[in-house]
Amino acid sequence: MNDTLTLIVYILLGVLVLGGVLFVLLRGPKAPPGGYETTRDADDAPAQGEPVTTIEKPASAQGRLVRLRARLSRSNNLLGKGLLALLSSDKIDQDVWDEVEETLLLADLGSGPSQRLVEALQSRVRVEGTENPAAVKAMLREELLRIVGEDTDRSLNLDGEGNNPGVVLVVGVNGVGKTTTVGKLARVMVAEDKNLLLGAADTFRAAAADQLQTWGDRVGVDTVRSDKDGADPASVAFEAVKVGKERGVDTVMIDTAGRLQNKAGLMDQLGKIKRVVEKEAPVTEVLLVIDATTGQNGMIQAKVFSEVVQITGIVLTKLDGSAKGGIVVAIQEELGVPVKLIGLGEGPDDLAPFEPAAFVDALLD
Ligand SMILES: Nc1nc2c(ncn2[C@@H]2O[C@H](COP(=O)(O)OP(=O)(O)OP(=O)(O)O)[C@@H](O)[C@H]2O)c(=O)[nH]1
Repeated sequence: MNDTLTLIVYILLGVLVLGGVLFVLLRGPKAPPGGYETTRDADDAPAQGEPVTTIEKPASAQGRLVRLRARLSRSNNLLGKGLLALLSSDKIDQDVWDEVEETLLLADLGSGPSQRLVEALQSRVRVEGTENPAAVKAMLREELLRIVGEDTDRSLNLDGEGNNPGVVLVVGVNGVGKTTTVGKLARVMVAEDKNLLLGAADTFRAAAADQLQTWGDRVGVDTVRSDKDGADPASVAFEAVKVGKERGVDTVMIDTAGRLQNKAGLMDQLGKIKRVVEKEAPVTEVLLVIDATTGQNGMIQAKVFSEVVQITGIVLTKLDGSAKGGIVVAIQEELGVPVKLIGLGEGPDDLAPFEPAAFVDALLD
């Protein structure tokens, strides 16, 4: 009897152990070899544009423009109003011109552009006179537009050539709004029926990849990230471009870390990311994100980045806050790169292409 019981116990134990082994074998390894995770497998991923309940749709372009005007004029129209008042004075003497220049400097326009604008206005006032306020406004609008760069090419290079996806690197110091910008831009691109993939190359901060992935999930875009904290950012970026290429996406957008102690560290990391990624596909756009509220200080930091990688466009964030509009001109002048996008808030629709005419109108309205 005892022997039979022992036999039954052994059989049961055997079944349990065998079941456990089978379960582990069938489930497979937790993470793919190589230590990278993509938030959804290619086969499971809904085609982009396919409705997924949690995916949000962006506001219309028209809606974004209305918002731009409202937000910009809140913080910036003092510049325009101040200039108009000065230029409409009965007598425009040297004191008035000095005040005009001071107003421009206070609006963060930078000394070179301020001086050029004053010179241009001086000569036009001499020729055209200033009695008519509407004429003054038109003159000021024209000169501001000229200085902002009305005809500058501000298009984003988001598409690759042949089998290569477009590769966008998003760089800048910490806290300027890089991840938020990637999320907002991804949303706009999805709405335009683009296929894209995000790469979480900010491996310094554990929460950074989560934050990017949350943005990705919101718009139905996958994120390639490492399953290890502190992984090599260049290899995550490389993996993202490789997966993007395999999937045939239009664009791979890579979020990078901003918390770097010194220029040498920054150079090492960003230089390596670019070099390594370009083994798979050329980088088509390097967007430098700058917080508009940091004024001159932000500009000095931005300059370091521009010395390390070739920046192709600037995203000026937080223009909805206390930022002065003139910073757009100063940054372009200093870095020789156009502002392509502006951030106007923390919400998913608070990103707009930089349009000089709309911008200058918002300053003067
Ligand atoms: N008001 C305002 N806030 C913004 C804007 N863009 C981003 N932010 C906020 O700025 C903060 C930092 O944004 P992140 O996107 O995390 O910045 P980051 O550059 O990725 O930061 P790190 O990952 O630390 O390098 C967040 O609270 C954002 O919501 C903007 O255009 N306007």
